[in-house]
Amino acid sequence: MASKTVLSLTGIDRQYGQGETVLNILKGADFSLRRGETVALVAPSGTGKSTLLHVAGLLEHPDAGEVTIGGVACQGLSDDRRTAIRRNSVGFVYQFHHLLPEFSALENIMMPQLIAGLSKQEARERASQLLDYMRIGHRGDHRPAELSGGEQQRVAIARAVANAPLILLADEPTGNLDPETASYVFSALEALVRQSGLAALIATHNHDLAARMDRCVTLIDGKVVDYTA
Ligand SMILES: Nc1ncnc2c1ncn2[C@@H]1O[C@H](COP(=O)(O)OP(=O)(O)OP(=O)(O)O)[C@@H](O)[C@H]1O
Repeated sequence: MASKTVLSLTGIDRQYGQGETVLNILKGADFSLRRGETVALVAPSGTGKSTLLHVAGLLEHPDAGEVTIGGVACQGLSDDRRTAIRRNSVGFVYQFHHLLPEFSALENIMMPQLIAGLSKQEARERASQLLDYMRIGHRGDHRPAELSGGEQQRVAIARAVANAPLILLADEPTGNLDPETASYVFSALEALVRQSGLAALIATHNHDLAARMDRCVTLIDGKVVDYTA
């Protein structure tokens, strides 16, 4: 595994609310992810997993600290620049697929590539390859509502990596699936991540799935703590 750091969070504070109702969720959190590394984020509900992923993926500003993606320090950058870094370097997968209901599976995967400026043909080829890789090549013309939960999530994963990001951030990607489907979808995610050399930070409540990652981290008192066995 190469040791190049693709994501680093340093001294991250994040709070919600004001005055007496303030919630300090992240308190000087530090974390880094190397190229090709897979890390599970396992922590009790409400401790800040989604918050950490949102800050890491430039969806939220921290109240203090620095986020560096692909060597670029992101604090103080314009919103346009942050959006560009997020589009080019970060793929997101959520618990619910958030696919566009009026488009087919193939079109959903093509969408981020078209936004990034690829031609329709290039986008279609890459989307087809990803669908085949996820073993749902035969479902490309179907809309999300016509797919099973596991198939929908596999499309969402393919869409997240369609632009070949540096980092994949996944927030309980299999949390909405039955255990057997969850394991199958997680395997597909794992294979795709490892094959493409992506770095991935995956929040999950499933300890068995977490144990398959290179490292496990948790959140304790607003800080990221490594607990890899
Ligand atoms: N926009 C917000 N405004 C106010 N409070 C928020 C906001 N977002 C999150 N919180 C609070 O911050 C805390 C951490 O939330 P977060 O969603 O990061 O936790 P989590 O570990 O991902 O939880 P879960 O496992 O249940 O998804 C929670 O108490 C939540 O209610």
